[in-house]
Amino acid sequence: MKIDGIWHRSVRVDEGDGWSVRILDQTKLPWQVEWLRLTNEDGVAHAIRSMQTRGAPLIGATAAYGVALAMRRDPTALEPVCAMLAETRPTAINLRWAIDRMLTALRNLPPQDRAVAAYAEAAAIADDDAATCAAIGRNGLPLLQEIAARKPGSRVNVLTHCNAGWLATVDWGTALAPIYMAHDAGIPVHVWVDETRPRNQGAALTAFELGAHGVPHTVVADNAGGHLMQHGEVDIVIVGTDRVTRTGDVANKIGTYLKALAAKDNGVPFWVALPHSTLDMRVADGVSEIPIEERSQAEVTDLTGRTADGRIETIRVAAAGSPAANPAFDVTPARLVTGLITERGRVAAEAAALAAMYPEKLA
Ligand SMILES: CSC[C@@H](O)[C@@H](O)C(=O)COP(=O)(O)O
Repeated sequence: MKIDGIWHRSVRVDEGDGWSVRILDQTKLPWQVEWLRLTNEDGVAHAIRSMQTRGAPLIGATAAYGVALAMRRDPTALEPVCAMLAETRPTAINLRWAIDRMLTALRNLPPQDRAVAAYAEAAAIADDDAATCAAIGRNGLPLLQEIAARKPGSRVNVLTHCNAGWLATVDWGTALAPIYMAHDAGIPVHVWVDETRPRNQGAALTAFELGAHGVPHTVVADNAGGHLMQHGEVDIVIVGTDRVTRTGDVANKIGTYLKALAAKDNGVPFWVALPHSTLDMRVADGVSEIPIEERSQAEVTDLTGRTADGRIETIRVAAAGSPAANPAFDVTPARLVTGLITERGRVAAEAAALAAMYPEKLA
């Protein structure tokens, strides 16, 4: 994505003798664009836990660089470093996928060869994610072209939840990639952006990156989607995902399930965009088998924003003393999913179709 006219990836490397990793501090967006420098695995782990970096594919790529930074310091520490990084967030399977790929690439190498190989493998993971997301965009684009063809001269209204764009991946995004490509192709696309409480990834991040790309959009309260669908204001829902089971169940940011129910009731197509790294063939039933991250109560009771005089402040909005619960993800059963947009094409959210599209994942 371009910021101030310069094309950036969401995670990148500063080359040189002591190479380091740069990430955008997403806890500062949309108020400040601040690139953080990560030099060791502990910094990477902190960035993932604190959500300075976030989004399923991006935490996988960033963790891979964390392994590479660790190998430069101590190439004998491969297994404990990988175990530590794998524990930083539980729901997105991309994290484990990336770490498993690093383990496979490095485990059988002599320690003295691991640092160079780890750097190359992390870079390959990042390149793979950028190319994969671009392909997801190309495969999702026809959905938006078909809607545009059905209603010439009218805008194509897409509703999305959370942030599954450039900021959640190395480049392009998953759910937002088709939207960027449609916009660039001249399709009059407009995005309803769910604010996505409690962390406001929609209002803060999706709105920021759509704005930076010039895509028309409107931020709505999370509860507005059903109403918009009832009134014909949503042509299609496209969301990202943190894990898809072999039967097509979809884990994504809390609130996604409610959007899928409303979409079903209103006959609105509900599509989910994912890269291969998000598919977890070991899991069948999403509701009972996918671990759902429980985050701090403060994310629910408090709100962070920028004051009129430019200070970033957090204030409490819940009644004093009331406890809060904060499940960060939910699972949308496959029966509510119209289809999946992947880098290999579009596919039904069901076991046989997924097995046919990703036979190597069954091994
Ligand atoms: C392309 S990423 C899809 C998901 O990771 C995204 O929608 C989401 O739920 C992100 O959650 P987050 O908790 O902000 O990391």
